[in-house]
Amino acid sequence: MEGLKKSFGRQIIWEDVTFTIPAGQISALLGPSGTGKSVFLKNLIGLLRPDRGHVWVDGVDVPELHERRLHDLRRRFGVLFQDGALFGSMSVYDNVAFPLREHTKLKEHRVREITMSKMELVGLLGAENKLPGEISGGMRKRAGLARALVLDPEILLVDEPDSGLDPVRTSYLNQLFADINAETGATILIVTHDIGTARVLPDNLGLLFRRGLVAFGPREMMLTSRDPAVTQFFNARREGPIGMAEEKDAAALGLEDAGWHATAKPAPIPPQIMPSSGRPRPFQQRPGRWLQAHGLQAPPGSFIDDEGRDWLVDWDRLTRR
Ligand SMILES: Nc1ncnc2c1ncn2[C@@H]1O[C@H](COP(=O)(O)OP(=O)(O)OP(=O)(O)O)[C@@H](O)[C@H]1O
Repeated sequence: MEGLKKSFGRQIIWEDVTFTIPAGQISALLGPSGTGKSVFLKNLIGLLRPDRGHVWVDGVDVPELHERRLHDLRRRFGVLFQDGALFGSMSVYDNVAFPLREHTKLKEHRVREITMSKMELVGLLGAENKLPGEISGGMRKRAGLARALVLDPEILLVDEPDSGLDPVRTSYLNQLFADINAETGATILIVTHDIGTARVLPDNLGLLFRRGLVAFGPREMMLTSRDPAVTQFFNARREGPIGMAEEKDAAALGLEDAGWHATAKPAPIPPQIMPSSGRPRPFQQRPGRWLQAHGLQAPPGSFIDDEGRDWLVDWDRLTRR
C-alpha cells in the first residue's frame, strides 16, 4: 500500500497509508470502530477504489485494474466479509461451492469433495442443506470462511472472524489460521477487535486510528511500543488517547499525551500459537528475536504460557527436532 487515501464525500476515512504486508506471514489490523478497517480490505481487492495511492500485488496496481483483470486477480484472494456475505437464497453448501463453480471448470464430484473438506475444516458438516437464515451468526461466519478457503487462496483477507464466536470457537479458528499459514504459506490479513487474538496469532500488527495508520510492524515491536494509542489499544486500557466517541478533543490530547507516555508500560508478551504439527511456521520467528535484534528486553514474564512453560526453551527443542 502506497500513499493510500479514501474518503466518502467530505469524510476522510484514512490518508497517507503506506506499508507492506509481508508475504507468507500472518498480519492483523486493529483499530477503534469506524476507523475504516473494512473499507481498507475492500480497497485491497478493488471492491472500492481509493481516492489516491496504490495497492501493489506482485507489481500489479489493483486500483488500476479493469473488471476482467480484477476478476482474475480475485481468484488468488480468499475473502471473509464481516457478515459472512452469504447468498440468502442458496444453501450453505451452494454458498461454499460458489467460487469453485464461478472460477474453475471442476467436475461436480470434485467440487463436492473440496466443499465438504472445507466445511469439515470449519466444523460445519451437517449444515449443508440449511439456508443462511437458518443458522447462527457464528455458523454463518464459518460458512463464509469455508467459502474463502475453497480456492486455496494465496492471500486470505478476513474481516472480524471472531465477532459473534464463543471463546472456544475463536481459539479453534486461530489455530486454523496458524495451520493454514503453515501448510499453504498463504499471506493472511485479519481485521479483528479481539486483543486476545491479536496478541497471540499474528506475526505483524497494525493499528488504524485518527484517519491513518498509527503503526504497523512485528508483533514484538507493537506489543512493547510506547506509543500511547498502541499501548492503550493492545492492552485494552481506558487511559490513553482513544475515547468512547470516535475521537477526543484535539486540544485535550496535546495536554494529556505526555502523561500517557510516562505510564505506558507493556504487559508480558504471550507465546505465539504454534501450528498443530508442532513445527514453527516458515516465517515464524523465535520468541524475543525482534527485541534482541533491537537491543531490547522482553517485559518480565514474557513467552510463558498458562501452564508456566517457557516458550523460549520450547522453541529451541522444537526447532532442533
Ligand atoms: N460505501 C460507503 N459509503 C459511505 N460511507 C461508508 C461506506 N462504507 C463505509 N463507510 C463509512 O466509512 C467509515 C469506516 O467504516 P468501516 O466499516 O470500514 O469501519 P470499521 O473500522 O471496519 O468499523 P468496525 O470496527 O465497527 O467494523 C464509517 O464511518 C462508515 O460509515
